Amino acid sequence: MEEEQRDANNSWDLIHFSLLDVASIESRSGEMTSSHFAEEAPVRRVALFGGTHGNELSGVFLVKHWQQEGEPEIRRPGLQTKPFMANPRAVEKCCRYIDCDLNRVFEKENLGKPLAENTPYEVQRAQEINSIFGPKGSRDAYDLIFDLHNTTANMGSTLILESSRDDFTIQMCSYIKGALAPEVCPVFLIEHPHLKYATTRSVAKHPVGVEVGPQPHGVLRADILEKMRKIVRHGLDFIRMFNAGQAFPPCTIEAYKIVEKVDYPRGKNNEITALIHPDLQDQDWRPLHPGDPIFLTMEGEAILYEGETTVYPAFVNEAAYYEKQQAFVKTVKEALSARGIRVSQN
Ligand SMILES: CC(=O)N[C@@H](CC(=O)O)C(=O)O
Ligand SMILES: [Zn+2]
Repeated sequence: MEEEQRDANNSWDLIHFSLLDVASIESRSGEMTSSHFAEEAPVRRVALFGGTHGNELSGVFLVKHWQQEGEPEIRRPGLQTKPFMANPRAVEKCCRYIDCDLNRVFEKENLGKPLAENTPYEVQRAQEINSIFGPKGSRDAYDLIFDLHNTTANMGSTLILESSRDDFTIQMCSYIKGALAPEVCPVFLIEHPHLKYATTRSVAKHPVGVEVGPQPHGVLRADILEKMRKIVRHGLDFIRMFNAGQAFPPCTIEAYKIVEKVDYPRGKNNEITALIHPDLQDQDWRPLHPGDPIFLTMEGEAILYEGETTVYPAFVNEAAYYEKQQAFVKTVKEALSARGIRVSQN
């Protein structure tokens, strides 16, 4: 099955090769140099966030490990790498959050709000994080944040991007995907006019989410932790090579872009009246066709997907999303192209 999916990915890349040509021709007239590489500032300050959600234990465990002095695994020449526990109070209690979801409160408005007695703990913490790693949107902000998450869904190693126009992170994802092959590493794009949320990592110039599953919250699995660890190591390698002057030619990757959140069927008192259908369970990133079953009622009746186009579900049966009234998200495949990049010399 994985073999098939890879072949499909390859032919898909070929189809979109013409797109890539167009991108590099267009960019000749822009700010590109004569050899078509956009020059970008070096990426010197990188943070590794764990425990943004206190019960997602791979990131919590890795950050604790890396915080031991002089950890060579995350050290790279010319790079300052800071492991950081984003929500220590939630980590202590092994829960997602104390008052509200930290990974939803990084709107500029929250970050500038005067603190009051009833300010939620996570909003206070967001302001601290913003002052250490931001300010969000400013020149002083950290260059890049890897934010480490786990999901109960069968999403494998997933990278989460917030912008389709960030050449550096698209190039990095392309590198990580190549380094992990033949294992697949889907890229999930949360860019959307109203479904995008204000993440912890968004204080950095280049925000990168790392989402690995399936793993129950509050549980550590060695296989899942190892997948997360590999992504971080390859990501840091990419940054080191970029800073050292390596040029990366234009690239196009396949991404899954969020298009809609789907809630469970609910009754009069808002209670859930159907479960994720067994045919959909664990099928993240697999095509969901019109007419396929998505839910199963207690009477054994299947509820079908009534859309008109094929979509690719993700976060199927994510435990943390029951309270967000979300059974899964629908995504569509999209080509993400980046210009060639190399580090600016001055
Ligand atoms: C299961 C989970 O926590 N997922 C993350 C996804 C992300 O970091 O964008 C969240 O909802 O914040
Ligand atoms: Zn999380």
